[in-house]
Amino acid sequence: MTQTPVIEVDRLTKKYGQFTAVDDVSFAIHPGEIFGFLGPNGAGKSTTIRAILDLIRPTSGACRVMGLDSRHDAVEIHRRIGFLPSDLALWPNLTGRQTVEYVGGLRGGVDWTRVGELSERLGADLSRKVGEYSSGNRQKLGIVLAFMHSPQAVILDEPITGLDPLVQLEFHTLLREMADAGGTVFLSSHTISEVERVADRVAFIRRGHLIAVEQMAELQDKALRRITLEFGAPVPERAFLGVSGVHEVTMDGPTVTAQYEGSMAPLLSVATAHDVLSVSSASVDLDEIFLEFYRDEVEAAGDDLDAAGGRDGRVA
Ligand SMILES: Nc1ncnc2c1ncn2[C@@H]1O[C@H](COP(=O)(O)OP(=O)(O)OP(=O)(O)O)[C@@H](O)[C@H]1O
Repeated sequence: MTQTPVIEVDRLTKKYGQFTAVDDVSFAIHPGEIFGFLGPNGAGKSTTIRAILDLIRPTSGACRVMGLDSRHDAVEIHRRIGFLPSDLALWPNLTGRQTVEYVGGLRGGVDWTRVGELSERLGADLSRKVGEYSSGNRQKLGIVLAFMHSPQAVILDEPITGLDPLVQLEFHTLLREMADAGGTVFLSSHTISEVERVADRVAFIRRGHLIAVEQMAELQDKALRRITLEFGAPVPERAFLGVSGVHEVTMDGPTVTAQYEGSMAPLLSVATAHDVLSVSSASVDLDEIFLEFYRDEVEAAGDDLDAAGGRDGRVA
């Protein structure tokens, strides 16, 4: 028996006048998954989320959440899920606690034990007025609001904005716990390192088009790795020509660096024919993986590769 997807986007298109913000996008997210939705600014991530939540009407296509139609069953969908928008609007004169009471009251009651547990884990101070909050504190309150009714699914739009690294870590632990318990996380982000850290599967969206949906583990398996070899003396460059899986060999005196994929054995058998002193290898970051996998698409789009996968771990 095939399981009903928790979130299903089916040939979604959203046009604003002549401009197509989301173009024929389809994907399905299953129970227990953390699904990363990665793309540059303006790619169409928030537009897709708004359609899933019936905050905008699609030009064509449909979205479903837990088998419910986004357009017809929006109230029930909002009751069942947790949502953290990228542009969280709060009431500046209410304290965090009053905000929780108000939003919880609309949903039907507040589980204060859960709220206390979430606030403590994130270090959220609910006693102060929201208008006095730092941006990180506002985000923490947004997370409490999204998780406080223990929903089966959460939709999170750029959730770690403004959070310090330790809080990010705790938040990602919370997501993993939720997925391990069978819950579902839809995580929209333009931060590659965040998606790499937590997602089980990742969809890459660019200019309204879904470019790829990949299992994170497979993506990392396919990743290129970088190797550095130190020799007792410089080695002729031709020694590494045509070695299976080896790319981008650079020589600096007796130091050779290269990228390789698959087994390291062919490279090592060449290296050991010379006076090799040390070998070190490291995985290439996900941003480089994306550049390798999507080089064709990015080049076809006429973009600068650095702009598509900046060193700061963001896609521009
Ligand atoms: N109401 C609107 N009217 C016209 N264009 C819009 C509207 N809302 C969004 N767009 C455009 O649609 C495109 C997709 O926007 P969207 O907010 O979905 O991007 P995003 O991937 O969430 O980006 P970001 O990471 O910057 O939030 C952008 O080019 C944006 O300018």
